[in-house]
Amino acid sequence: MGLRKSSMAPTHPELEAEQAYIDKAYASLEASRAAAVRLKDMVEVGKGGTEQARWEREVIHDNIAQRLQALHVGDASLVFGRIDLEDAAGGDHFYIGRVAVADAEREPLVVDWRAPVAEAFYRATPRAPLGLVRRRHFASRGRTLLGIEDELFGDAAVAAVNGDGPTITGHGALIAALETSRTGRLGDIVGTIQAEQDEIIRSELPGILVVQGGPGTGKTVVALHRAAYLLYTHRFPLEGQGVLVVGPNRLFLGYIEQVLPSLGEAGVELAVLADLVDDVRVQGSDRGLTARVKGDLRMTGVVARAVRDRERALREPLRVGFGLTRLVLTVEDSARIVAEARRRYRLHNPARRFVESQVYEALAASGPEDLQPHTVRDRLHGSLEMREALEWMWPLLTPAELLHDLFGSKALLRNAAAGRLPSDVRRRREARGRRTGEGLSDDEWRSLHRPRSTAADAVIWTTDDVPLLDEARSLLGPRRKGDPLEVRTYGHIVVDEAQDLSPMALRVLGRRSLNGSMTIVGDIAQSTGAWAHDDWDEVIEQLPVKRPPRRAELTVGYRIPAPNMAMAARVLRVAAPDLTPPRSVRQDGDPPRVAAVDEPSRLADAVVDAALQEVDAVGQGSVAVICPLAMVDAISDTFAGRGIEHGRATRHGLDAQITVVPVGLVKGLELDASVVVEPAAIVEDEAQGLRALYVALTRATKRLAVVHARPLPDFLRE
Ligand SMILES: Nc1ncnc2c1ncn2[C@@H]1O[C@H](COP(=O)(O)OP(=O)(O)OP(=O)(O)O)[C@@H](O)[C@H]1O
Repeated sequence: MGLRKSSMAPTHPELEAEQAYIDKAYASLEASRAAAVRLKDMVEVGKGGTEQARWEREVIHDNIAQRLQALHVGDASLVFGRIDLEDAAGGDHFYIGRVAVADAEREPLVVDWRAPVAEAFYRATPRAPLGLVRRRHFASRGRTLLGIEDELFGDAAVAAVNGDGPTITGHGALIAALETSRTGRLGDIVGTIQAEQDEIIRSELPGILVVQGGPGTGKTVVALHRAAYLLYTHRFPLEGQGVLVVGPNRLFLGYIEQVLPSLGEAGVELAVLADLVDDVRVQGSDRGLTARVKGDLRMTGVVARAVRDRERALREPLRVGFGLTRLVLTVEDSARIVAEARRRYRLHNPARRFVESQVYEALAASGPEDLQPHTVRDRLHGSLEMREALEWMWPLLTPAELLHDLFGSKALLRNAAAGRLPSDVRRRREARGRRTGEGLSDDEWRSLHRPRSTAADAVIWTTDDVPLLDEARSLLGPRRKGDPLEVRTYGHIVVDEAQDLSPMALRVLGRRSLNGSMTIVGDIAQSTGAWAHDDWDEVIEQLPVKRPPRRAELTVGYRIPAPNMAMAARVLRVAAPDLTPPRSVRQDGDPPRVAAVDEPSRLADAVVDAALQEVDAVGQGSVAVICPLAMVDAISDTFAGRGIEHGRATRHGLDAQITVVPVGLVKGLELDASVVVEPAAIVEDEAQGLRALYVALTRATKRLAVVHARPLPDFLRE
């Protein structure tokens, strides 16, 4: 492995002195908080004064509130280590902690973990000590220092290093952190960030950074710490531009939302894809061919064609009575107007005014010589025949209306299916030697057809529709005056579990990127669903690449003990043979338990038994029962029938001690123990079932049990 260990010394000679320092740091922190509270009281946000004065007070008030929030460390330890620099580097020492603290004389006592000096704390290795002579890790509970772990740098230390693997720093503190029971919420790792992680966290802001890493290598925590670091380092301009973190589902967002309170203060938005489109209700997702087609890049052509199909010349001339005469809009004139509107306008809706004015002009021209278009407009505007003609030629459309009409009509679908890729998409694909395959096949467009609801507003859309609604919005533009012309963009976007996003979904994110600065994290081996990617190139291709993307890999697994990882690795060998499983930091742990049930009708009971055993083993810890979607009800009912309290991930998040989670929702989550139910069914039922099983087997930090009634897949048998 090449992982270097050193143990935490509980009776370190400097324990008392360091405890005194920590106490002093806490006292200063409290003094700063008290000062901030006093200031807040003084700057009371009142009614008096000018508008300007009120506004200024509010700004100051907000700043103080932010500062107070930043100074709130709760139960977490304030200081987690110290670095001593060699004489040549100044000979100073710095304490590294959660927030910066200074004493009454403004002398710094603790340096914020994101500050440049703190980098050496995470990155120094015996081979590259970065000017350090010593690094010290503190193990503490709240304010109490329990132990100190020292690493010395210098010639002697270099000689002791062997192997090529990554060096683990602060091994004792790391293992202590990893062994803490999981609460159903991800915690921060500021005290024990490892060098390969730190490099990603502090990587420069511009451009796209893709992070590949196996389960439990810290992709999610690292991506979130990176967001916190970037906001600290580039507060201007990032705070103004905004930072967006996108996760796969709400369960996952709930799981990560408390990792770093500083992200909340800085206004980082956590979102699932559906949150990025307005005015629609989204629930559930599509499966099979429909899901595949909706995520396909060819849908750009289909949506573009669907919009064009709604821009039509009249089939018959329009004749309208006007006093004693009749005005006429010829078919040719209507065709000319539509062609001209298309030529002049990039977006559909804003062109409607142009079309209207041209129509009135043509009608006026067909009447007496002095007839003015505005006179015609004033008289005819709102009449049924004019409304019908304009609706036919150039209807104002919301994205929901466009897609509702499209999916509800085989004729419209068939037409739109012939849409070619838009030229920019085609060019990009050609440049990469990719297929620019044209329209959809009959089966493909038929898979999109569905019965119409009464009104577009009443439709409940699926997550797979979201990118199509967004695509439509990007072509239609604002429907009403005052609707924003462009979507909200962000100075940095973090995308977690990015390996599952379809090309169309990636376009949604690309559109929201202000300048192409993104952190994309995921694991190709865990890629499931209709758009499981086999390499990151396919993902990058859909993003706004302004400079060569950077790639990083996380190779050390922090979550999964080696014996459990060994079982998961057997699945990986068939699910993604080219990928190597992460190397577990934790070599200890019980081997996974496998329980076979002879009688399928006894399966749910056996699952409940296994879950209870796990609860016994993990004490206060959390247990997930991970099963195929179709078994959730039966298993949940069996728990209820036996009077055992449990939660269902879809309803209660991970708040209960035992939670029943369908395998499709478990990605990204972590618990102390998991019971994986019926691997053969998981493999069969899910798109990319092998990878889904790999995900299921890699959720537990401590214990893993497998319960099955059907034979285990070959690769899992001993
Ligand atoms: N340097 C570290 N110090 C302490 N804990 C760590 C460290 N790195 C990762 N962890 C812990 O390891 C666990 C796995 O991290 P995380 O969930 O971010 O992994 P992941 O790569 O996103 O996993 P998955 O692919 O399964 O989603 C978390 O509990 C995290 O806190």
